[in-house]
Amino acid sequence: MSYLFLINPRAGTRLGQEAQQLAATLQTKTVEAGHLAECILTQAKGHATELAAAAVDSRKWDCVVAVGGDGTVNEVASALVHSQVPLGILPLGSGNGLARHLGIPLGFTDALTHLFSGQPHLIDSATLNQQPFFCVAGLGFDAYVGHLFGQQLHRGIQTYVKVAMQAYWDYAPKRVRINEQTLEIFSLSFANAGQFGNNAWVAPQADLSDGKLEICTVRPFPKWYGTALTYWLFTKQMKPSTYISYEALPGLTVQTEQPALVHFDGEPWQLDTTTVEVCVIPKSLWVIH
Ligand SMILES: Nc1ncnc2c1ncn2[C@@H]1O[C@H](COP(=O)(O)OP(=O)(O)OP(=O)(O)O)[C@@H](O)[C@H]1O
Repeated sequence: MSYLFLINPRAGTRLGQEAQQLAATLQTKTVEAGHLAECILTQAKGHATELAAAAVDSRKWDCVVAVGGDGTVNEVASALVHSQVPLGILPLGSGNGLARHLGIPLGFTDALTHLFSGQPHLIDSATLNQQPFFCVAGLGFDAYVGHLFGQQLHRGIQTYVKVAMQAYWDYAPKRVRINEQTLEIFSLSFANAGQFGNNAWVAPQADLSDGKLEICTVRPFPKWYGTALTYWLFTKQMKPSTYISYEALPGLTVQTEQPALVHFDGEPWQLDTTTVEVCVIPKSLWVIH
């Protein structure tokens, strides 16, 4: 097999200066396992998409591996959708939602062994206003937290929890229109995979190859309910209740009052339109796991 590893030196909390060393180790271990390897450190946001697109065109690689978190997976996978080249994941990011959903081990050595012994599987991908996503996209509280998290110097779960707790106290619910109905939302998540990352399972029942997104609506709730919600989220017990509802759909159109702040796979994005359109693309990406 020939593997192209695209390494995001900005992913996670530890990669940084270790990225060069990691590339050298990856090269050695892949060759030792009897495969061909090339490792490239990405230079800027979006670079991994360009490199992965060139890899598809070159027909030189049997697998393109995203080395980083869900943002890196998003960049690489965006170029692999509808191609025959499978995505590999070495989950060295902060949240690693797609890898966790797929059961890919988080340790470097175990993840690499898993990659070499894994098989390609076809999964669904999805788009939010034409922007591809693979794990979870959404608007409301999650997007607000993603936006604040993106402004932090340090990443990782501790920073995420700190930012989410601060955001919780000053966040105001949003009003949206869905199918001619107006409703107030705390958050609206479009789950292709089941979790945001860090084992925060917003839609435990999500199936990556059912041709549907789990639409999770959380309506505004009393402050005390937040503790229960957090507990259910991290113990994989989110289910329909007074303030939570689910619907499995191939797509959905949402109208917002103002152009919404959204996130796709945890990456924040300020829309310039009041229409949010999500759509699943069934069985459109090969992933090795
Ligand atoms: N060379 C680079 N320089 C700066 N930013 C980059 C570079 N390569 C990728 N990025 C961006 O870095 C951000 C963080 O990457 P990523 O999401 O993989 O890590 P993470 O946030 O630690 O993990 P997770 O998303 O799983 O929580 C993404 O927005 C990605 O697009």
